[in-house]
Amino acid sequence: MNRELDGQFGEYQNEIYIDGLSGVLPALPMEFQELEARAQAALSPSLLSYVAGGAGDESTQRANVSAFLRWGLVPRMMVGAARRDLSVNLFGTSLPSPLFMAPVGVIGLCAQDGRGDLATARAAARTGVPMVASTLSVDPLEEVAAEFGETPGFFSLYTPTDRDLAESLVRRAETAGFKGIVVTLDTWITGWRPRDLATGNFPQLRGHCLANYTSDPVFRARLAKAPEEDVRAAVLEWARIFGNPLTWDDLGWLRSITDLPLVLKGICHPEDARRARDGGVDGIYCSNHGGRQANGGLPAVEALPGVVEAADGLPVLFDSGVRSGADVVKALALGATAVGVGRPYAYGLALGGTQGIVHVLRSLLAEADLIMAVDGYPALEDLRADGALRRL
Ligand SMILES: Cc1cc2nc3c(=O)[nH]c(=O)nc-3n(C[C@H](O)[C@H](O)[C@H](O)COP(=O)(O)O)c2cc1C
Ligand SMILES: CC(C)CC(=O)C(=O)O
Repeated sequence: MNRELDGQFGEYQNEIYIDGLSGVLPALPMEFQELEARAQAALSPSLLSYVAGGAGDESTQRANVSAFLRWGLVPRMMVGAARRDLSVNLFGTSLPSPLFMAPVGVIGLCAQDGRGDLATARAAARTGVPMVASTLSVDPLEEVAAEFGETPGFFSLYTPTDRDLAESLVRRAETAGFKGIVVTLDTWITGWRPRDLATGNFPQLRGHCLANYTSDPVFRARLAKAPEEDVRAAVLEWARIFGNPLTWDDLGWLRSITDLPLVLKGICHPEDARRARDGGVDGIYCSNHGGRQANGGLPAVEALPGVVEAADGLPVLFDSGVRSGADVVKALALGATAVGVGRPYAYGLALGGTQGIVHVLRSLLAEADLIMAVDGYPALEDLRADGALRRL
């Protein structure tokens, strides 16, 4: 028991130990490998392979995770780390921690009742950990946003080739109260995913996650028949317009369609970070899509320091391979402003609904908080001081 933890993220540890006194063991796994193993029983084989799988032989996906082992925090003693401050300010919004939930387009399907977008939004409300909601969702963005409570939410736009539709989605996100638009750049075309190809499984092609399109007046106007009458035609139209191979020439247009903070997701090259910055974005999101899009790439965490340097003070969001509180701390020490997780919360949802996600997020935050306590880094800026993190 740690009496000093009162009100801090590490307090989750106390709650678990106190339950242990009554003989109650945690109902949900305490670390990622076990979480993924248990989720195998909770998800259908095709959905599991969609979520767990990646591009090619998945070596980049694995390297995203193992690359964190090349970095180590150097402990400091007697610095007064009894209270930590993990809060961040992101685009003028104050957040209790730097953790966020990355957009996961099939998150709706990962819940036992098929309403996982809403369950995730409720977990955001309960933890203060923002959800970046995907354009692909079972429930429309307005209904997802209605569950956020006091926690800010962000909308991740897959930019369709129809600019009117893109603008309509952004307008709806603004009206629904989202606090920023994240444009995903690395998935205008789907990467080579052998697991999904082997099973012929691509959930979106069954129309499961297209609520934001089928509820949109611009999309509906493109169809000869309402999607409720002809789902197949709606899905084929979605597939036709889904991906827009944007170029830097389109950045001005993207910037012009919203006054909300604009973030570009999928940036790994410093020069791209510079161009994004020069083009007037508010944040840069360093990610390789969890290794789902292109195999053979640099682990995302290796790209992070160069992107942070080129961002030159702009907020840098990061994801890909974060599996533990230690990974969260290392990404922060490498300069990330906020750190995202993808698959871990999808598995938490599959195993325990909203409560399962809350468990995963609280575990990550508790571990991060306790590492900062034990290693003597009470504030996020301390982690960024020279000598805090060493390359092995
Ligand atoms: C099943 C699944 C669906 C995803 N859907 C989206 C999406 O709709 N939009 C997006 O920008 N990224 C999407 N991603 C990528 C995540 O936002 C994130 O970059 C990635 O999951 C991070 O890696 P991690 O899963 O290793 O934490 C998806 C990831 C997974 C696992
Ligand atoms: C390919 C997209 C439709 C969804 C996505 O981003 C993903 O599966 O990683």
